[in-house]
This record gives sequence, C-alpha cells and structure tokens, in this order.
Amino acid sequence: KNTDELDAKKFLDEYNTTAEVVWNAYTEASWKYNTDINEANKQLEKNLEMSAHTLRYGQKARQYDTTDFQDPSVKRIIKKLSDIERAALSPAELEEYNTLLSNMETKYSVAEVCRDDGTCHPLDPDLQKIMAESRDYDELLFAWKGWRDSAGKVLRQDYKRYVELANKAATLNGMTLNGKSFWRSLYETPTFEEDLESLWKELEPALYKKYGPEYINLKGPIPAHLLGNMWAQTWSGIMDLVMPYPDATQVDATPAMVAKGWNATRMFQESDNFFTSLGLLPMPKEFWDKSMLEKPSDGRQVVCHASAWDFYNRKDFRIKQCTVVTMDDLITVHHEMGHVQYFLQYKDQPVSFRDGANPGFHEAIGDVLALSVSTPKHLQSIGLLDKVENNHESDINFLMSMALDKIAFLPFGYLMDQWRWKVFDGRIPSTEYNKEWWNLRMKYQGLCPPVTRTEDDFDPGAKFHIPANVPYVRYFVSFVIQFQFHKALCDAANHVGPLHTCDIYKSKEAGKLLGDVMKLGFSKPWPEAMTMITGQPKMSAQPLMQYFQPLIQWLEAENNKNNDIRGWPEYNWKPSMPG
Ligand SMILES: CC(=O)N[C@@H](CC(=O)O)C(=O)NC[C@H](CC1(C(=O)N[C@@H](Cc2ccc(O)cc2)C(=O)O)CCCC1)C(=O)O
Ligand SMILES: [Zn+2]
Repeated sequence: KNTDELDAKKFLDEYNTTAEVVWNAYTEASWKYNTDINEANKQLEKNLEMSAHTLRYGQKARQYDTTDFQDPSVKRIIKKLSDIERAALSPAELEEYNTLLSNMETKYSVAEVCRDDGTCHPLDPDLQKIMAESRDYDELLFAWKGWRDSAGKVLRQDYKRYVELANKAATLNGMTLNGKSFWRSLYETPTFEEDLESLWKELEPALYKKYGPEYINLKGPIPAHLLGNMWAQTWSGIMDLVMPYPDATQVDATPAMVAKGWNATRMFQESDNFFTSLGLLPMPKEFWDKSMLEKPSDGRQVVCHASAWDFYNRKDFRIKQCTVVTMDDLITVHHEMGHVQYFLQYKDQPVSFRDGANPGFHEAIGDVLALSVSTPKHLQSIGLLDKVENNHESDINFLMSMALDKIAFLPFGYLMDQWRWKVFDGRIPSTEYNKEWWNLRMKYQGLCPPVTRTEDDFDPGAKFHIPANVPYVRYFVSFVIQFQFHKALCDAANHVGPLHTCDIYKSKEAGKLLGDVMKLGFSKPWPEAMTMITGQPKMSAQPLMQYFQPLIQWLEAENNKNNDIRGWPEYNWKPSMPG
C-alpha cells in the first residue's frame, strides 16, 4: 500500500480537476435530457464516462494506506473515493443499470391518466391539483388509481431488475445496504407517537363528517386518496376540512398571490430577497438566465419534479421547476433555493466536499427559511395576507396547517426507505413488493388503499424517488433538524415569544450561523456542523415538540373532550369498494 501523503495530495489534485470536467459534462447532458426528453438527448455515454472516472480514481484511491496521514481532509476524501458504488458493475451490467434508471424516470415523467372522453392528465399540474382541491370521492379515486396504473404498474419489471443489479454492485463493494433504522435514534421523545396519533384523531372526525361512515371508520385506517396529496405525504391540502377555528385568521396566501398577479419569477425573487436579507449570497446572473422556472409551453416533455442543480464549475447553478402560483409552491421555491444557496456557499471546496454535512442538512436549509416565510406576520409583510390577528384561535389554525405538512410527513419520510432497505436486503421479495408497501403505509400512516391492491400493482413506483433512485430518509432527518436550526437561528435573531411566531427575516446573525455551516460542505463530520448551529452535536425532536406545543395541548384537550380512541385498532376495516 502507498503511504506517501504528498503523493496522495498530488493524486487528489488531479482527481479534483478531472472530476470537475467529467461531472460538468454529465450534468449538462442530464439537464438537457431532463428539460427536453427525447431519444437524441439520452446521451447515456456521459453517464458511462462519469462511472469510468469514478472507477479509475476509486481503484487508485484504494492503493493508499492513510493510517499515518496528517491531513484529515486527505484521509476523508480518500475514504469517500474508495466506495465506487455502481461503477463496480461490469460494462454490460453498468449499461443495463443506467438504461433501466433512465427508462424508469422517463416512464414516470411522461405518464398520464386519460378519461373516457379522451382527455389526458399529467401529474403536474393536473392530477396534483385534483388531489389537493377535489372533494369528490370518485374524482379523487379516478386520479389516485389512474396514476398508479399509468406510472406505478408499468415500472414493476424494470424495478425488479434494477434491484438485482444494485444488489450486485453493493456486494462487489463489500458493502451491505445497512437497514439500520434512523427512527429509533430520534424516537426517544416520550410523547412523540401519541402526538402523531392525536393529530390523526383530529383529522378523522372531520373526514368522517365530509365523506361519511361508508368510507370513514373512526376506529380504522383512512383511505389514502382523501388526504389532499397524491401520496398522502403532506396533508395541508385538506386544511379547509379540519380548520379548528374557521372564523379566525386564514393561513393560505394562494388567493392573494393570484389576485396580485404573482408569477414564478416573482416567487423566486421573493425567496432570493429573503436569503440576501440574512446576508447570504444572491443568485448569480447565470441562475436567472439558465434555470427553467416554469413548465415549457412549446410541447417539450420535461421532468417536472422540482430539482436544484450544481454544474460543478463554480459558476453555473440552476433550478428546474414547473412552478404554479400557490403557497405550496412558494414553499417549494424556498426549498430548492436552499439547495442552490448551499451550492454557492461551498463552491470553492474540493468536489468531494461539495455536499451537505449530511443529506438531511441539504434538505433542511430552504425549509428553515420557509418556516419564517410561512408565519402570518411575514406573509402579511409581503402583502399575501391582509387580516392577521394575534390570538389563540389564529395560533391554533396556523399550527394545524403547519402540522398537516410537517407532522403528517414524518411517518411517510420514515417508511419510504424502510420499504427500500428491506427490498435491497431481500427481506421483501418481489412477490410481496405491494403487500409490504401497504403494510408499512397502514402501520406508520394509518392509511388503507381505497381499492383492492394486488401484486400486479406497484404502488411504490408511483412515487418519484423510487424510479428515480433518490434516497428518502434525508427528508425525515430534515423535518426534525430544521426545527433545531429554526430554534437556534431565532435565538440568534433575539426572537421573543413562542417559537412558531418567529421570523428571522433580515437577521444577519442568523444568516451567519447558517452560512458558516454551508461553507464547510462535507469537509467535517456533521455533529461538528450541528454544534456550530445549535451548540450541541445531536439530532433532537425537542425543538419540533416545542414549536407544536400549543397545538399538542389543544389536540389532547379536544380528543379527551370527544373521548376519542387514539390509533386505528380496527386495522382490518376496508372502505366500501365502488362497482
Ligand atoms: C440534481 C438533484 O436531484 N438535486 C437534488 C437536491 C440535491 O441533492 O442537491 C434535488 O433537487 N432533488 C429534488 C427534490 C424535489 C422535492 C422533493 O422531492 N421533496 C420530497 C420530500 C419533501 C416533501 C415536502 C417538502 O416540503 C420538502 C421535501 C417529496 O416531494 O417527496 C420536490 C419538492 C420539494 C423537494 C429536492 O429538492 O429534494
Ligand atoms: Zn431537497
């Protein structure tokens, strides 16, 4: 083994320079395909070039014994390079692997649901709009079942083959995909599970009122198509059904956004303004010139699933988003802008360190700012809410709308990779993909399918991250740590009062805390980054609990008043099936 540290540094300089070129070429090709889906733009060879580069430098990295090296960064990069992931496959298998992934993402992105009269609906914006706005049980079922027939079912065989190849690459790497669950390390908060359930208990009577006993069993699971979202991953779409105090302050800024003629660019400028108000970096001209902020109207097929792109040349950063003018999308705008802010802050790090301290950090940045933007006070200050009251009822309404996104998401954020880890390590054979999916959906979210599911279906495939092979537990982590960051930044901003009323707008102190951590990228272990922001190294759900405390108290009082059962003991109950 080579123990020459100077030689290793030279090797890493060469790696870094070549990686910037190869990754930039791959990213440009991938962008071209994602913003204009057609055979000519597939350019899978750029993918192969990147894998070949990873393989060549990964094998060289493995020749070093870094035990006695002095520079911790050299050790850290050599270690990271040595895991060569999919590049361990044979050229033929690698070709098949990349083709499978490309085909799955394409099938998902072009899928549509057609009515008897021949009109067809894509997921974005049509089916998402139906799922969020319709209150017609059968119309919701049309969109829900139609999407799983058009986007999930058709991916089952591809996914089965993909799993075989992914497993082969993992064993070649001498790795086993660890099923170590993250939930337990966070789950030590005493009242956490009860509070999830008391949120659910609040929802079910409202759904019962709306959809009636034929479809809602107060002691049983909720049909999965009634929660205001195609995957029931966030539930703010049905806020109108569960609003605790309808006469108090409204929380939805969408009507004002539409009335004031906001468009996608305006939404991104608003977000850019918030970031710079904290002393963080503005979007470069390149961003405004080259991003795709709206779904093209020239007939091009695009991957509408929002995403933020680093072109690894320290200059070019873009967002691709089929933005619609809604409050929900204003939040997504901040989420994506959080990724680009991270790209900008660490752009002068070596390529191996141009990543989040951990993937959850990358997902949390934008959402932290969105916690301030979402406050009725901030929305009023940017002209998106007129009447804002500071009273208990308005607080509860606001916290309910936030909980429908942030609390309801946690079990979904957790179960996604529970399913995937079990598929990868063989605990879920392909003959049980769908059965196990619904077991987890029932166990963690208290959901049941509105129509019978079989192993001809492949419902996990109807969720972008499965065919796109994007890990998911990062979002679960983000939804917890973003409240730790919010609490720390609010303290830095000298906020006084309950955590949920905090708005860090214009606080340079808050911005510095965040900016200093983002500059580190992946160069330090994430507990160090966590300590820089919160003063301690651990992840904790305590700030999340503190944020929602007033709602938790209100829900518990409500449930006791209605002496409701927590949970869904009648888990075998099924809604009546149409037809
Ligand atoms: C080149 C590339 O791929 N770049 C990465 C970023 C990077 O790795 O640097 C990237 O852009 N990934 C796309 C992905 C998009 C979104 C997403 O998929 N969100 C999850 C979970 C969730 C749900 C609610 C919520 O409020 C926040 C998150 C879902 O919708 O299920 C869709 C809208 C929001 C974020 C993203 O931005 O994370
Ligand atoms: Zn993200």
